[in-house]
Amino acid sequence: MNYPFNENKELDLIAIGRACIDLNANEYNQPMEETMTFTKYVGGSPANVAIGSAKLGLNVGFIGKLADDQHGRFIEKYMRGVGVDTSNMVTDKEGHKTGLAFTEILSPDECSILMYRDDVADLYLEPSEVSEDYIQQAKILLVSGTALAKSPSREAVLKSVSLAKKHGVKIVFELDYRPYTWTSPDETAVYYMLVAEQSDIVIGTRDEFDVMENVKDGDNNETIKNLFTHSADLVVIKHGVEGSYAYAKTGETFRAHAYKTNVLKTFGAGDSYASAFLYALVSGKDIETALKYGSASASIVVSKHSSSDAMPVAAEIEQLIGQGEYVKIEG
Ligand SMILES: Nc1ncnc2c1ncn2[C@@H]1O[C@H](COP(=O)(O)OP(=O)(O)OP(=O)(O)O)[C@@H](O)[C@H]1O
Ligand SMILES: O=C(O)C[C@@H](O)[C@H](O)C(=O)CO
Repeated sequence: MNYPFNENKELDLIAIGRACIDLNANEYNQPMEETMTFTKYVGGSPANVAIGSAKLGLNVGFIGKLADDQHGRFIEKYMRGVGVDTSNMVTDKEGHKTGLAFTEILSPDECSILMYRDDVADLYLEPSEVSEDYIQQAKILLVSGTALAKSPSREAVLKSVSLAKKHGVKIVFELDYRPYTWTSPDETAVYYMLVAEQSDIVIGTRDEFDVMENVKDGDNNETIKNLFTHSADLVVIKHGVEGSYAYAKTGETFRAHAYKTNVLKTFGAGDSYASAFLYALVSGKDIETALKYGSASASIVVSKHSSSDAMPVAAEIEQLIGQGEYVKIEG
């Protein structure tokens, strides 16, 4: 089953939200207290997805706000270098800083992220900085949940969503829940639901859907039952190494397994998954194949040091799919 896009649009995907810096620990398997050196990469979930999709060959743009400093310039140059159109990335003029994410790799499955996100430039994106002319050129608007955490970024995103609806741009909502950006579960759920109800495709982990629904141990069937009464016609729910499901409004369910790999760290999985899944959908592959692309891309990125720079090209993904070695889950 294929997913329909408006083929008359020039850009495949525009992502909106944060473009930041990741500082990934060079020393593995030790706590951050002991870590002495870090490698700098571009980070921030929507920036990672944009970079991943651009590396796969999609025509990608980005809407966001960068700090007027060395980090902001590094991010813009890197993204432009991999082919992302940065013409709608604006520069903050009020002294706000770039968000930083320090990562800790305690073991391949025990990773954490220490975020510095007070007063970050990305959350100061103004609605007036979102261009209708730009949004209407895209097949997909990719919205990251974190951009809803504070005003004025929240209103900028809500404006982009209504413009996307007006111009037949498919809205893909990546829940991308980062607890430290939000102050209350009720507030989070309100804004997540507001955007999810208007989105065509919603992607998240089971835990993130629980945050959106403000429930504990939610159920995939309940989630899709509710979302399918609104705009959504495709819902992707990820269950970490146990794989992922895509539920189509037409009633079909597809499952993908995680591909076996030499895991270095867990973060970056979700962003690489989204970029390759969307690449495959836009390229006309069916939903089941697109899930495989997402899974394979994630398994490549968790075996590498960064989230953005490690994004694979299509041949690497296709090779892994061809090998067909899945992670076996007990029970
Ligand atoms: N250990 C692993 N080995 C191989 N593939 C994995 C592993 N962990 C996750 N994946 C793949 O990555 C996909 C997304 O992972 P997950 O559900 O953890 O997303 P996420 O929490 O959004 O990721 P992130 O940690 O980047 O926020 C999974 O559906 C699976 O295909
Ligand atoms: O999303 C962030 O702000 C941090 C990311 O760049 C980081 O690499 C990660 O968590 C990816 O899942």
